[in-house]
Amino acid sequence: MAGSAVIEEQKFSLQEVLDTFKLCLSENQDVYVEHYVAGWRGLVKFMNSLGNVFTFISKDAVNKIQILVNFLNGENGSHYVTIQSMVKYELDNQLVDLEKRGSHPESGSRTLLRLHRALRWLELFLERLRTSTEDSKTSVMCADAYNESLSQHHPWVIRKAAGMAFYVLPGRPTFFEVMNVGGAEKVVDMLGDAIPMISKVYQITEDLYAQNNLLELP
Ligand SMILES: CCCCCCCC/C=C\CCCCCCCC(=O)N[C@@H](COP(=O)(O)O)[C@H](O)/C=C/CCCCCCCCCCCCC
Repeated sequence: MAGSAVIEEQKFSLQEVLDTFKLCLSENQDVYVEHYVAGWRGLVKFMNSLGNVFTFISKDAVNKIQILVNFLNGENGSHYVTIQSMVKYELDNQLVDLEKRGSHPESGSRTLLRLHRALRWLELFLERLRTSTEDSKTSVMCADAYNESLSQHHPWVIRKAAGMAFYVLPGRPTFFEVMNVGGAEKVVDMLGDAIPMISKVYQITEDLYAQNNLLELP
């Protein structure tokens, strides 16, 4: 019984991730860090269910999620409620390494930027998945989305490792199955709901970082 409860807990649900990203935006379009990291946790769940070959990717994501959760639960947690308040607090208090990594190598702003860049990959990948056909290859969709976004921020060795991981991605039917939504039509509908939500969170964060010249944080 306890075993099945654990398995249930680990199960990915696309609906859950969609709900979490919906919760990210406050009335005045601030982005809640708590829900942002919860969205990533859900995605990591999905990736973990694809096999060990993706561990090096999910470990990095988990590590970054944990850094943000620690800030959120720390003594200055009230400043980390939204991405907007986090950026302001860290900049006002010189808590961000702006030029090169120094005394604040793992600031919230720098850590979130890494996930933010990955969110762009996700947006591009999900859009490809949404418009794909039965014989489309997830490895190609994933690689194309990666080359168009996140890869530009990665050194050669990471690009190479990511490229190899993409090769062993399961096919579209397995992908859709793991999403736990129902048939392909339902998945496509749900992706149609999820993508604008994710795009909005991405764009608000992108604008905030651009306004503060933070898009290239080391
Ligand atoms: C709706 C379900 C379908 C899609 C589900 C996708 C699930 C994806 C879950 C997690 C994605 C991983 C996010 C990775 C964050 C990477 C952040 C990053 O860029 N880190 C690098 C830089 O960090 P610093 O060194 O500056 O601290 C770090 O070097 C990266 C290391 C790991 C390799 C990252 C490769 C990223 C490939 C992204 C594609 C994931 C493919 C999964 C396919 C399901």
